[in-house]
Amino acid sequence: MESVIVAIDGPSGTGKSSTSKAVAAKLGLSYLDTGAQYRAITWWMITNGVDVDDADVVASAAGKPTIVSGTDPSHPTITVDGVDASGPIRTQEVTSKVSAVSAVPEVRTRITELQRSIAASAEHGIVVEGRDIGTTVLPDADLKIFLTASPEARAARRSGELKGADVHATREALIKRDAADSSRKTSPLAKADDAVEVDTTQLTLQQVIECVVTLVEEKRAAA
Ligand SMILES: Nc1ncnc2c1ncn2[C@@H]1O[C@H](COP(=O)(O)OP(=O)(O)OP(=O)(O)O)[C@@H](O)[C@H]1O
Ligand SMILES: Nc1ccn([C@H]2C[C@H](O)[C@@H](COP(=O)(O)O)O2)c(=O)n1
Repeated sequence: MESVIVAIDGPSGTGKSSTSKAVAAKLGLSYLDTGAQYRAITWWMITNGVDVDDADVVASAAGKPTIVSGTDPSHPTITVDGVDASGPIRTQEVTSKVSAVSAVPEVRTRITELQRSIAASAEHGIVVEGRDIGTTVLPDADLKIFLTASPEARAARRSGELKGADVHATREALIKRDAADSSRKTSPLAKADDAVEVDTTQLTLQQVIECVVTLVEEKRAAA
């Protein structure tokens, strides 16, 4: 198999970004963080005064920003209208509003087209991570992985990252965002029927990376 397309989906904090970047770097593949794209369009809506709870207004603005993703796994980038958005998209305000914006069908259509065109132009293949990659964006991906972990493990990981944030509040926020992402009508967070589920609760990040690398190598060997 010359080029390989790997879809990695799962709830928040299961290790999708860390795993996807490391696997892509190790195998010489491109890397795409689709959550960053939904965050970028949400940041644009906020900075342009769009009421993110008004789905009609969000829908009519969905085509306006130009979002560009850099796919080098050792230096992923994201710009909105030429401005580096990698910092602003990680704020608490964006995190709290991204589920509402990403539930709007016009937003999903726009971002899905962008994701498919990036995947199609990745010369050596790509690891694409998100919530609906295996089910909707790239249903013909060569390998689909669905990462899971207990809410407690995910909250502990995130609190560590946020330097002492309250674990209970972090857990509640994760659960709330997952519920919104799983219950939206258009391409909700879901495991594809043909995805391999990997529960990372008891695994180190290194073990998860090795597991996914092995699965990719097995696919390549069988092709
Ligand atoms: N198996 C693991 N064991 C311990 N910590 C982990 C593991 N996997 C990831 N982490 C850590 O958990 C945190 C969240 O990981 P990461 O950002 O990769 O998750 P994610 O699924 O991409 O989250 P989100 O969907 O919210 O962007 C990071 O600090 C990462 O280093
Ligand atoms: N394929 C995707 C990726 C992400 N989203 C939405 C839902 C998430 O809550 C949000 C932020 O993603 P994160 O940066 O936490 O991975 O973006 C989606 O709907 N579909």
